[in-house]
Amino acid sequence: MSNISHFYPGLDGVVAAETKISFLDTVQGEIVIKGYDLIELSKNYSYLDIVHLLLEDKLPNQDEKNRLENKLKKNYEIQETLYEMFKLLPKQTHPMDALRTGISFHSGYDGDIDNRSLDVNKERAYQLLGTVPNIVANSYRILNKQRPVQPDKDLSYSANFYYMITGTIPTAIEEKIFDLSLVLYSEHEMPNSTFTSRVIASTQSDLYGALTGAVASLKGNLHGGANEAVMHMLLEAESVEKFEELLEKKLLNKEKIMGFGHRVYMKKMDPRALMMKEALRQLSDIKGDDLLYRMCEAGERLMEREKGLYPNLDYYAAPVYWMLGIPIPLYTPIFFGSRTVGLCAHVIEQHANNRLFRPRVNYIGERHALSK
Ligand SMILES: CC(=O)SCCNC(=O)CCNC(=O)[C@H](O)C(C)(C)COP(=O)(O)OP(=O)(O)OC[C@H]1O[C@@H](n2cnc3c(N)ncnc32)[C@H](O)[C@@H]1OP(=O)(O)O
Ligand SMILES: O=C([O-])CC(=O)C(=O)O
Repeated sequence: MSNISHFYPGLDGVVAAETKISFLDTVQGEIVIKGYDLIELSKNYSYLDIVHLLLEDKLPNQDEKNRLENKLKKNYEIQETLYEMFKLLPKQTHPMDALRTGISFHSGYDGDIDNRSLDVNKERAYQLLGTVPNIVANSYRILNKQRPVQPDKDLSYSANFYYMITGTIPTAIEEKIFDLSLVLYSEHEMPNSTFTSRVIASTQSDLYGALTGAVASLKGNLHGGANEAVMHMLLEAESVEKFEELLEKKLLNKEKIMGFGHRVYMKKMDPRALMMKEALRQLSDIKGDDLLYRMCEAGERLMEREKGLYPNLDYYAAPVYWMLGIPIPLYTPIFFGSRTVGLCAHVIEQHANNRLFRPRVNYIGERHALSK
């Protein structure tokens, strides 16, 4: 018995914070980011615009955007010792685990680690945004016995991220689609990883610790890890018919189908997925190969018919990344790279207006009297 009455498994429907950052408005069908709809933003603005919006509270003019890009570029390099540390990791380490270690590594280099002020936290956020593409790309390279690649400061932020991952400079359309994926992944209200980071920040722990926890959260396949799982499913199936068979079999076995369903958008398609679906169609046209598009559409129809479930962003981001030539183990690290800005905004907000997270439980275990 417990004297606590309200229990919502998975905290479903529970409001955990007051925020000025973002909100999933399911009534008006908008992903509100600092007052703007993310889908509308994604049609005309780039990832750096969203970074400026989330950290400086306004969409930048060209000067502000240039200054932001230069600031990030100053932080592109990482310490040699981090490369050395990646070399020490067992080769089977998942890139998300290497990334987690890489983020955590930063704290020791911060000479002002106990400072939680807005300005200092923002500088840390810019530093992390600068280094994250390098950590993502080079931890993976080193784990695969490749030489680290150096950032190319002549490229845009997104083009350099893509270049460091793939070793090739993207075409204009590849850059646009990769940048769009970063915009769509940048911020999404209170998913598990954001909640994790705010819970950690609420003890007055630092930004690096909060983001390290968020990487671990995002790795799980009920969250960010789903994009990699989707691609493995598509590759296993190889054709439209076999993909349908695979999904039927999984449903029969009561397995969850990766890339479908969402705590907030359970009864409709994630609007971000629709944007990635369109990007997949564009890439299919350019490359003259629409197999993945047809497979995904068939899966979408089957899941709607059989389960009344719809794709989330990970379902269509996975084949888009595949067609962009990105290695599968980097799909979730890229998601984190993009989400770094949203997470930083949340940790900054939590630090600025903090109350410790400390919920209660309904105790359903036994009670015993100790015999004297
Ligand atoms: C960008 C992102 O991180 S988006 C999320 C990415 N994650 C995935 O794609 C993983 C697959 N999806 C899921 O596991 C879920 O839909 C989640 C975790 C995203 C949301 O889960 P919850 O809100 O907790 O819903 P829950 O898991 O309780 O599902 C409710 C019902 O729908 C079913 N369901 C939900 N998603 C799926 C799915 N993907 N495949 C099959 N059935 C599903 C559940 O089995 C459950 O059915 P039941 O009531 O008969 O037991
Ligand atoms: O909102 C969620 O629960 C998961 C998600 O889609 C995201 O983090 O982008």
